[in-house]
Amino acid sequence: MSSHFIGIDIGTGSARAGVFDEAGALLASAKADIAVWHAEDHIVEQSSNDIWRAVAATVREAVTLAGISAQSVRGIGFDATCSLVVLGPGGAPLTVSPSGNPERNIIVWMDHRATEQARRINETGEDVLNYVGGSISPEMETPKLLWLAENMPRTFAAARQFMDLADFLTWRATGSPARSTCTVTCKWTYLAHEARWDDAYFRKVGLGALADEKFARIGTEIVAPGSALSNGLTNEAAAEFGLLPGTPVAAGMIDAHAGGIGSVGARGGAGNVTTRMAYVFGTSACTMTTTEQAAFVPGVWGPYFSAMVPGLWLNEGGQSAAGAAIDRLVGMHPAAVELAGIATRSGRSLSQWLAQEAERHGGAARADKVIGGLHVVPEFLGNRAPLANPDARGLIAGLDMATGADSLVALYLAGICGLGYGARQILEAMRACGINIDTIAISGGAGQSPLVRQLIADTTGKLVYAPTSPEPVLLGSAMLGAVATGRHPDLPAAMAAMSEVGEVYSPNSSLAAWHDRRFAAFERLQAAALSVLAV
Ligand SMILES: Nc1ncnc2c1ncn2[C@@H]1O[C@H](COP(=O)(O)OP(=O)(O)O)[C@@H](O)[C@H]1O
Ligand SMILES: O=C(CO)[C@H](O)[C@H](O)COP(=O)(O)O
Repeated sequence: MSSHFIGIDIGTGSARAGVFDEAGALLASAKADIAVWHAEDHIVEQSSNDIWRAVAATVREAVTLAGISAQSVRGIGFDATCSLVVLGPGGAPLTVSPSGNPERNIIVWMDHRATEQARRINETGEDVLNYVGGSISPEMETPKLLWLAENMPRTFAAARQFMDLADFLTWRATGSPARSTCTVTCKWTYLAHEARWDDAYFRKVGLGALADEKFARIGTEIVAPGSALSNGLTNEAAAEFGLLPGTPVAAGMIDAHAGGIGSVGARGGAGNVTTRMAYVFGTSACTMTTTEQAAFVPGVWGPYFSAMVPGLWLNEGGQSAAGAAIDRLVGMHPAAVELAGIATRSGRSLSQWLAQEAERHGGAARADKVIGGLHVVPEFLGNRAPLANPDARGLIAGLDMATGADSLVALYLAGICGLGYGARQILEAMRACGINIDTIAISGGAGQSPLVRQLIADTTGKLVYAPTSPEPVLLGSAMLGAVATGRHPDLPAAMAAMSEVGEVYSPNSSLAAWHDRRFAAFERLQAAALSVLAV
């Protein structure tokens, strides 16, 4: 009987499941929306029960669509955004919400309520901060835990477990409380290269209670992504998924890291995991680079040991709002409502429709003609890297009186270019620290667009590889399942066997000088936006 692997991905807005064969070919996938609550003060919350329901529904649907038997599913992998899940007695959800709604027990990664806590933590100058790019982000979990301890002390005291979303999902699937090296190293300050939590850090920042308990509520069993957990699917989870109890389940990963696994080690093309940068372009953007020796790049998260490719160090940059920034940008335009209606009627989002319109105008090759003098610094949710400034804000320069569809296409293109220049700034910060990247392996929802791929090549001046898989993030998770079941001895073997380089996008040399000038303008505008923040 043939073998199949299921990858499950929880993004900011949806849960998705994909069924893959041993060669990494996608047989079927399914998607379900998940609830997100936004409130004042940069609060963004979700519900772990709601997400679990969506996961079960998508797995069932994907398996049905693939037309496979439950017996043929040999392994399951999970990836998720790095949101903080809080569980009370018996694993029941415990509210994290000033609203008091008991279902709202997840502080979503993009929630910036803990910006003040992050600032105070950074002032301590503790050694562990060297392993998060020199500066902790309010998107990470220890500032969020401190926010809970200070603002919702009853929740903090009553919580039995604080988990990254991917670890919550594997716990719910198997009953195993193990945490993945990926989640705790990247977001919780676990020092994987020394296999320990830093007691002094937790005491210094005001989270001594966690150290007193010997870290029992944030993870004492920490295992490599892809490790088989417990006895596989519990009876209850198996019934919910329509699969067999005992089906192997792998320790999971953060979603961006699954995208990295699903794209950066693809066979074919030039280079290898240390010369390719994964660019996961979805709601946010994540840049993932790996090195053999630890590289300390100011403002780029890490270095994290074994957090993505086993045995190698990871540096992670990106932008907090990427697809979300484009949605915000184009949504402000006078023609947005009318054109979004047209887009919806043709089964597309406004961004997808604008990408198609831009292609009709000549695509990336005519970006100079269409964009003209319009510039966008799309930092609506701060600068994740390399400035590591959560207070940074967006800026548009060069607006005129035009209100029609063409001016919205121009704004869209300028926004994507702005994200590309942000990626280029990260590449330059890494180059200054000795990390030389020659190729970008692209994935994520926005990374599926050929126009976006070409614009990323043009704005960064790098070759862009698109994997053959239509769903590299889901594939990365399925690879974890394939490793857990022993089908592949480790992740590098799974990457080589299950993924392949597809289309290659070369930078357009005739626009290189134009993009160089615009990149310089981007940096000037970014600095100007920062300089007026406090006025
Ligand atoms: N052609 C496109 N241009 C710009 N943004 C796009 C395009 N296609 C999709 N997106 C954006 O990508 C994001 C969804 O990416 P996806 O990877 O599916 O989600 P998530 O990051 O939440 O897992 C949305 O913000 C969507 O608007
Ligand atoms: O910080 C992260 C990765 O390290 C988040 O999980 C990620 O940025 C959110 O992902 P998405 O854009 O897919 O919703």
